[in-house]
Amino acid sequence: MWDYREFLGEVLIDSDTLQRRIQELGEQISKDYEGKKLLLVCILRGGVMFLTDLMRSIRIPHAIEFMAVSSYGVGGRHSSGQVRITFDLNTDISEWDVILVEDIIDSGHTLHSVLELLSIRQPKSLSVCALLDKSERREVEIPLKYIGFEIPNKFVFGYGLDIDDFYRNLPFIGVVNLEKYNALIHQQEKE
Ligand SMILES: O=P(O)(O)OC[C@H]1O[C@H](OP(=O)(O)OP(=O)(O)O)[C@H](O)[C@@H]1O
Ligand SMILES: Nc1nc2[nH]cnc2c(=O)[nH]1
Ligand SMILES: [Mg+2]
Repeated sequence: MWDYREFLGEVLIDSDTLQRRIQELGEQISKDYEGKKLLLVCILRGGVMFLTDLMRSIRIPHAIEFMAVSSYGVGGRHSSGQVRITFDLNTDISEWDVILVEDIIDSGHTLHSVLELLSIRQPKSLSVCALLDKSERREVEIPLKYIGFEIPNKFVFGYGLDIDDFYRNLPFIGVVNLEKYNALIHQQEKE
């Protein structure tokens, strides 16, 4: 694999800016859910970095859960609208006030399906906290209660978000220079 600098277009949101905003979100959630039985549901895998920072910024007692869905397939850049559940919750959510924690809302298909599936299980309440909102690309409307950042229509990576499964570990959100990235892939395929 390559050093991310070989295809980084620009750093869109640096680490300090991310962390400051996540603190604010945690404060707001702590106020809004005081006295409630709060369950954060992280959607794997992209949401995992955001979840671990967000939960440290929430002052009130809460539990966490994980679920995995797949909408893009390996190496995909565009949502198919076909969302598959690959790993389900282990908690009966009917007693809980649930917040879904996502890294990014793009077309909206992933969240739309997850919301539909979870609302059937009748949680006390069901809301969404998304770090990034790429609203220009929306194909289905999603009620978003908490949003970290509105971002332009560009393919981003880092802080949980992958390119072909790699680079999730980076502490910032970067824009992929697709021309450079595709050239690297092309070169690799020739070798
Ligand atoms: O709004 P949408 O167009 O549905 O796109 C958003 C979804 O796409 C990404 O997940 P992906 O399927 O790439 O899985 P990953 O989190 O494991 O990378 C991201 O984490 C969201 O879940
Ligand atoms: N890595 C990554 N995954 C996405 N899934 C939907 N939009 C994006 C994006 O911009 N970057
Ligand atoms: Mg992905």
